[in-house]
Amino acid sequence: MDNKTLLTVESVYKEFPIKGNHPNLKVLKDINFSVETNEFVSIIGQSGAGKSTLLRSIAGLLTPTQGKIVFENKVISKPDANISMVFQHFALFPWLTVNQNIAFGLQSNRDLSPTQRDHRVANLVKMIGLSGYEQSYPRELSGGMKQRVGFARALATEPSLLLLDEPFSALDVVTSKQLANDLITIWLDNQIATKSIVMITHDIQQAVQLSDRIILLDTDPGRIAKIYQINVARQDRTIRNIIDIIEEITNELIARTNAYQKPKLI
Ligand SMILES: Nc1ncnc2c1ncn2[C@@H]1O[C@H](COP(=O)(O)OP(=O)(O)OP(=O)(O)O)[C@@H](O)[C@H]1O
Repeated sequence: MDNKTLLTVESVYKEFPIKGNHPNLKVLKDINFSVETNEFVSIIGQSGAGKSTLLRSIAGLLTPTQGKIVFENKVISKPDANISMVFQHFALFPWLTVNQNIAFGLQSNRDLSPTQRDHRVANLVKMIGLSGYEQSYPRELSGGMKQRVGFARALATEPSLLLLDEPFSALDVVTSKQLANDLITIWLDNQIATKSIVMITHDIQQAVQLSDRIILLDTDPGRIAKIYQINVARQDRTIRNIIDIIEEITNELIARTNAYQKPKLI
């Protein structure tokens, strides 16, 4: 496996201004980590820890107040064509069909002829399990199928980095598991160009089952508390085999959440 670094987050701080005469809201503090080629990294942490802010910064949708994010040896300053994002609530265009939604991001790609574009969309439809739904509209699809379109659309531009913002949390347990399995299979089989994946999730079991590493963020301001390397081979990650890791991470998260919520005495 090629272990070249694809992404580095270097001393990133993020503050948001608050209206009125208030100090800025400090959301991220001194975040440092890297993502290697062929790595799946999950980010967990309690609500408000700054996970989405971090992911949106990596996507080039937010600019760090301090520090920098380097992707494929370039500092991220705006959305990059080689980074795609999948959202929790699908974010599909309701007036476009499945095929049109998937093709949407390809319209500005002048290197692709219409035939090549149709071919790429058809391949994705097949790969992601949408065959037969090409001409359907989002309103005619189940949540799981809508998210399959979300994944196909994100993958259409052949991004080397895929960012997932709680992509399975709006789905039932079985659908979520099936979709996650399908994603991991096509990624590990190199059926897609995506080299690495960064996912935000609240589902610790799923994070342990899918990830190479899990970053636990502390809150107020969001900072890295711990990084867990998951050393069990992916094919062996039955619940029985990973229950101790799930328990360890869950307890750590609960302890940190309790500490954060304890009333301050002064
Ligand atoms: N554009 C913004 N302007 C001002 N404050 C913001 C902005 N975006 C996020 N915040 C604040 O930053 C903090 C972190 O938000 P963020 O959505 O990154 O957390 P999160 O860990 O993803 O939370 P959740 O798990 O609930 O989605 C919150 O207090 C939020 O209100």
